[in-house]
Amino acid sequence: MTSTMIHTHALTRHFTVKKQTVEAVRELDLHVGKGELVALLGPNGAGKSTTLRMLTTLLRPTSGTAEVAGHDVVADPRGVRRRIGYIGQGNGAGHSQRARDELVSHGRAYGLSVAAARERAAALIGSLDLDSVADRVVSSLSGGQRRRLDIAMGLIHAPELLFLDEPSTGLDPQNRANLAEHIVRLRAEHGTTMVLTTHYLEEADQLAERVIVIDHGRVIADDTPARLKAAHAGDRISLLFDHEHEAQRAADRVLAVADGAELTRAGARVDLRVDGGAALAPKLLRGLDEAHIPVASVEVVRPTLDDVFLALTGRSLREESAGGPGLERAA
Ligand SMILES: Nc1ncnc2c1ncn2[C@@H]1O[C@H](COP(=O)(O)OP(=O)(O)OP(=O)(O)O)[C@@H](O)[C@H]1O
Repeated sequence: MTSTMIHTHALTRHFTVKKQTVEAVRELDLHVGKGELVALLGPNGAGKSTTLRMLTTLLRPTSGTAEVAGHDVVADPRGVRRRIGYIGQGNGAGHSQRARDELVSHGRAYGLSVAAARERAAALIGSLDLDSVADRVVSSLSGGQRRRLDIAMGLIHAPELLFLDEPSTGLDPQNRANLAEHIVRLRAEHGTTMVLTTHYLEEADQLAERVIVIDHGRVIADDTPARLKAAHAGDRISLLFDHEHEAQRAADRVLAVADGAELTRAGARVDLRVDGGAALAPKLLRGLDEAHIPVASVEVVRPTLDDVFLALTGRSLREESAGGPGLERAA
């Protein structure tokens, strides 16, 4: 029994669009262990969905290999499919059946007996909080309820490995938070290995123990959110003054206190990138007070995964995904 759930080597997928080659995924080496909850994070077009579609056997790799739940995606796609669940971007559930019946027929399609499918459906309806809507037709469910039904469908055959492609796209913040809770709970209760894609920074940060940052079809970082932030982005301290000349004087003083900090000044504002911002801020303020430089406001901001992406690529994920919900900075 291996503890590896996903192992890819140089996994690659090209598309040809109007005689041009699009390198959607380039030589991806991925290793996911049993029980991990991993987020693939990256801007639109980074190659997240293409990666997931190859891992779930929906798309054949151009080259490279991928073994998923012990089966090769090209040599044994049926073996892979039996052991995984996949929740795609679209809504998999039909519309005219009742939610519970939809789940039972889905279980039957995976070879469960009627009794087993009913039992499993009832358990999932309970754990995904769908009791009050289970006997309604699918088309009458809200977006959040539909998404939870999709997840129940993906779990009906108790897969060891669940793939979720943009699970919270189109959901409001409340529903997103509920869904995140369900994902974490399902994982805790069943030990299901989960791989999800997202371009919501907060979702990756809060949900995943491990974030794999993908850009232009390649992995550019792979670690826990905390370690990614510690390695690639420090805290930011912003000091605002009433006058530019105060900011100028403050900049010199600040550097004397915060040795090695990365400092930028724009007008009456001074920004610092430092480690341990919360501990440093009072020292800075004392130093400025001693020098009789009045501070109009001070702010200490912990780094986000966007700062990590910015440090790695020089671009912001927020700008690239602008317009999508859920990108607002947490208050
Ligand atoms: N069927 C296809 N035909 C041609 N090009 C494709 C196809 N599917 C994906 N691509 C291209 O491959 C690249 C990667 O797309 P992919 O959907 O994997 O990105 P993504 O990271 O999932 O983005 P998003 O966050 O928008 O879902 C993009 O340039 C996309 O246009």
